[in-house]
Amino acid sequence: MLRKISFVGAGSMAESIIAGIVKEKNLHPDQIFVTNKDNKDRLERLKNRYHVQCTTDKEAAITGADIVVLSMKPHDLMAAVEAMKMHIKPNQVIVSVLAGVSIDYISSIVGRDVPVVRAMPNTSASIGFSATAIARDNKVSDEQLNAILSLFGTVGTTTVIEEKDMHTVTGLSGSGPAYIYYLAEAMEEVAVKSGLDKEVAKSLIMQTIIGAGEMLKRSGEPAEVLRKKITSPNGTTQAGLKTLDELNFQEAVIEGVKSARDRSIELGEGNKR
Ligand SMILES: NC(=O)C1=CN([C@@H]2O[C@H](COP(=O)(O)OP(=O)(O)OC[C@H]3O[C@@H](n4cnc5c(N)ncnc54)[C@H](O)[C@@H]3O)[C@@H](O)[C@H]2O)C=CC1
Ligand SMILES: O=C(O)[C@@H]1CCC=N1
Repeated sequence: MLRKISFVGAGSMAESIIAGIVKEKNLHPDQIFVTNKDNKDRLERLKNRYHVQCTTDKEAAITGADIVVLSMKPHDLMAAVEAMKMHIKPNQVIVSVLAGVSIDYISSIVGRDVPVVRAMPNTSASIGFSATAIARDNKVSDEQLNAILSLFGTVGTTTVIEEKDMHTVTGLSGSGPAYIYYLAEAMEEVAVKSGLDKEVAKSLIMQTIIGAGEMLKRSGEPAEVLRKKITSPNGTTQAGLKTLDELNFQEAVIEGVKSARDRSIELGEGNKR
């Protein structure tokens, strides 16, 4: 049973998770503590929006928390940990959502025998639709892992993976929503340029993306089969896909995911012993 959870870092990702937890009423807002570097306005906004406990006092934020979520950018990790590590106790578990940074590195800079979990959610957590991958070190008990799975379970699906796969997952589902939004932006641009009302275009694109996602989920059929069902011989879809092929659409997506994965590796290299 979780009594208190603390977020160190109060940006987009922390807000997405907080919004999801508060919306699902998994924890009372009084049980959620948030701190950041020094931006009091940002903390004030989060307090007004979600009624969570916001403080710049790291000790107050962390003391008594069952779970401490590290949610700052990788380059701010060291400074953040330096300012809080004296308040960390071995019965607490650290959950890092940082791209690239290894469990070993976090353990080494915290410098205490604290269990560490790495999680890679995405911003869809804010509406309960994150795809969160989770890896743990051997200091994390089953009870602690279950509490973390249950916490992230309130903001979407959870999948336990090996830490070695975290970079790939980061490029895939951590950054993934951005690729879909980029596609939506391009579809909207062509629709509006073709004379369609912007709101009509947005609504059609949105439902098309939701429908395709639900088909992938519910039909049990692979993406390739679903694509082929839309593609009538000599029809419109075939013409569209042909142009996408000529412009190397699939290769662009593949290389994009690989670049995100490689950037995750680089971020880890910059935060390595
Ligand atoms: N935005 C996303 O879609 C996702 C982000 N992540 C990871 O989440 C982390 C945060 O990303 P965003 O929320 O997008 O960044 P952001 O820039 O929106 O927020 C970063 C937060 O960290 C705080 N911070 C900076 N230095 C600090 C310090 N010394 N002590 C305490 N807090 C400090 C800032 O005040 C800010 O509140 C990153 O490590 C990123 O890799 C993971 C999955 C998805
Ligand atoms: O862009 C980033 O570095 C973070 C990690 C995954 C999604 N956003």
